[in-house]
Amino acid sequence: MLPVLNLRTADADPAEFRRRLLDATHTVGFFYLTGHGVPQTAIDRILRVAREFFALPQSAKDEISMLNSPQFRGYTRLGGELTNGAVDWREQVDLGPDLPVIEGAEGYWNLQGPNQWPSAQPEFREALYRWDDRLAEVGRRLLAHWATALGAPDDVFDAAFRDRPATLIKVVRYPGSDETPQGVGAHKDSGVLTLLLVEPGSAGLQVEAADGSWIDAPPLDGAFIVNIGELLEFATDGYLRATRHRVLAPAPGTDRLSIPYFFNPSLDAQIPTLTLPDHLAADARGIEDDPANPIYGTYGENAWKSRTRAHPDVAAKHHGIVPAGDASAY
Ligand SMILES: O=C(O)CCC(=O)C(=O)O
Ligand SMILES: [Fe+2]
Repeated sequence: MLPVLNLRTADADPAEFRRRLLDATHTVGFFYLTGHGVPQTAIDRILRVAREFFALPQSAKDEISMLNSPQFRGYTRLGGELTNGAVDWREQVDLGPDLPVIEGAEGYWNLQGPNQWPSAQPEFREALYRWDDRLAEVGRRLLAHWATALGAPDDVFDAAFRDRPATLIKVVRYPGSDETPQGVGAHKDSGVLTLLLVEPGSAGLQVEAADGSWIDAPPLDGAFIVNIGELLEFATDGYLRATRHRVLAPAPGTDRLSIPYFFNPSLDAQIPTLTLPDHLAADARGIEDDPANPIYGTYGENAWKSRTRAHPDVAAKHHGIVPAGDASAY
């Protein structure tokens, strides 16, 4: 079982919380977070709103198809996303900060723009904005603890998040299937940290252990599943581990609902590389050197890599590009 950390305990004993935080994210790279302050009523609401969205007629979902969006926002039908070049068996909505399109944008600046909102479900927009506010607060608190635990000032990451942070939220449903085992293929998340909400009873998430075996990570009621992304691996020269994970398609007759929240800095933010204290530096493994999945220190570069690979139809239609490699998701 993954470690369980209670954020409330950080008030009384921050040193112990930080010790456990470092340990969890140096070793397995994943943990359950309780005591995060997000009320159960908010969790229940966002899961209900997600369920109601997926229950809409296909035409109401396709109204906000990602194919309409050069910024990779909106709804992707079953089978419309790839990881490692293979189809992911999930439908999902991708959301980010609602900002104006940059005319004549190059590369990753094409990720800035508006969301698409379903006209059939006005509550979706309001509920997602509210969720963003609440989870950004949890993300900020965790990052300050990581910073201190890593021997840096507690605000070392703040500048990267100050101006237009490029948060990504996904609302995802994996229908049961006996045809394909890939709900989402094995990948590292491309940002800083991920707060994953999973509907109780939804199985399927697996986390890669250091020896290459896969550990089941079932949901824990009221807890977020937290993992770090490639940018924290980058910032710590591999002391913290962006762990590969995947979702197996649920059994026929069941489904899985999840809402991953990717707490990411501004597109052009260069994530600071920390000078670790000697005892931590001695255990830094370096940044994983995978020619199929280069890890960039600028969030936008990393995001552009993963968005164009996961949605080659959008990349081709709006940007005329063919992704260079097929590894990784986002
Ligand atoms: O749906 C899940 O539980 C995890 C999904 C995931 O890893 C991702 O979208 O990056
Ligand atoms: Fe992921």
